Amino acid sequence: MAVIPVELAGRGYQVHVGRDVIDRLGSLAAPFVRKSRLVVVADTNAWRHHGERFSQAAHSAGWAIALYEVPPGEGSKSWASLQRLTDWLLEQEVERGNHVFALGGGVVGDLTGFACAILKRGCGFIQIPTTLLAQVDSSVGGKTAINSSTGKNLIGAFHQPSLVLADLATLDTLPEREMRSGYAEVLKYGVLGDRAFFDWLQHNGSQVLARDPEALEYAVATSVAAKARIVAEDERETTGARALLNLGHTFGHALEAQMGFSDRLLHGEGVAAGMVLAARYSARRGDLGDSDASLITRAVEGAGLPSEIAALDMDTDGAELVTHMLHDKKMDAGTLPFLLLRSIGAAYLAKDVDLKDVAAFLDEQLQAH
Ligand SMILES: NC(=O)c1ccc[n+]([C@@H]2O[C@H](COP(=O)([O-])OP(=O)(O)OC[C@H]3O[C@@H](n4cnc5c(N)ncnc54)[C@H](O)[C@@H]3O)[C@@H](O)[C@H]2O)c1
Ligand SMILES: O=C(O)C(=O)C[C@@H](O)[C@H](O)[C@H](O)COP(=O)(O)O
Ligand SMILES: [Zn+2]
Repeated sequence: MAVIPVELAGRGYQVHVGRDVIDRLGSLAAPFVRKSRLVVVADTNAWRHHGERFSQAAHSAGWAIALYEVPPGEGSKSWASLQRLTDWLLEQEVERGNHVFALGGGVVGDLTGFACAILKRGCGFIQIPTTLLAQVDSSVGGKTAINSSTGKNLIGAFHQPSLVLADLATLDTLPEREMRSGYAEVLKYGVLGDRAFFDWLQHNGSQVLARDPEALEYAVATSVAAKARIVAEDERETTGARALLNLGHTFGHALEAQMGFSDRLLHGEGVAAGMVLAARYSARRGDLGDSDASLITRAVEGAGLPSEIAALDMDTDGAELVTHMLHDKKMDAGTLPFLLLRSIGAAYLAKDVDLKDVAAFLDEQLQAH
């Protein structure tokens, strides 16, 4: 069991990681519960598998549950879902001092977090992440959003949760492909800033994917600690420190957009392919050694994640992918900073990248096999 603090002045909170965290809901959530009925927003699949355990823990603490189920899939991060959810939260008479519980993956966390950011100008929320991706990344740090037809996470707010309960037992029911998708964000922490963790993953990654309890807890706790450190340094992504968490995402979000934000390419899969592209582009500029770029590619492939965009069966070219990137939130005075690498464990924000050159590079990658 691990408890990781996210240190933010006046808005700090704890992330609890372990196999029995939901069972301890009564004691962990008590400081945040003001009414005897919990308002819970849950992913349909997560609730089917883990709703009973959550309900039992709530009932033992003397709390009833008002439940709203969100259909699985990226499509739920939409205006229509947000409207339905906020209407329902208002019907439940959620007050600003109340906490809404978000149980599910990054989709439910991002949607519910955003609803809570705007409901009555801001109410509290508690994250109960049930995917590997949500446990290591999306439940921590307060980025909340829905997608727009223009691109990923373009409508949103920074709104921190008050508590994160990452119960590793919920991952027992997670499909393999979703485990691998979450693993991409785990690998990201090694690649962007922690060579020792990258090396550990080289040796233990398969154990993490196989849900070995010890390896899984170490990987989740290490990832959360890395994210907590970066978020505490640069909560609103203004100094460049937090932008490092976007490694692989400028490319990845463009790939996701091209695939129509569908299950043809999960978020983590886009990030994995995007990290390989960031590494290869860094090598092409002479910033990163070819051997490090190959190691990253092999780590991605070894985890069963996509490394070659030529194999993604996309009918596109570099110029079209770059057009998606123009909506990236990092755009600044018409230029797009890119997360590139000097070595494994040393990412940096490059502000001199020519988008025409990126388009040419992507054309090469789309043709390579
Ligand atoms: N806010 C952030 O900082 C941040 C960080 C990373 C990713 N994200 C966002 O997170 C989203 C992706 O999140 P995700 O990968 O968790 O996807 P997701 O929320 O779509 O969940 C993946 C799938 O797993 C199912 N599921 C969830 N928990 C389960 C369980 N315990 N057992 C069985 N099935 C379960 C869901 O029904 C869904 O089908 C993307 O929209 C991405 O943009 C946000
Ligand atoms: O927390 C962050 O900061 C991240 O960038 C984490 C990413 O993994 C996540 O996908 C995030 O939602 C992307 O941020 P965005 O600002 O590019 O939408
Ligand atoms: Zn991500």
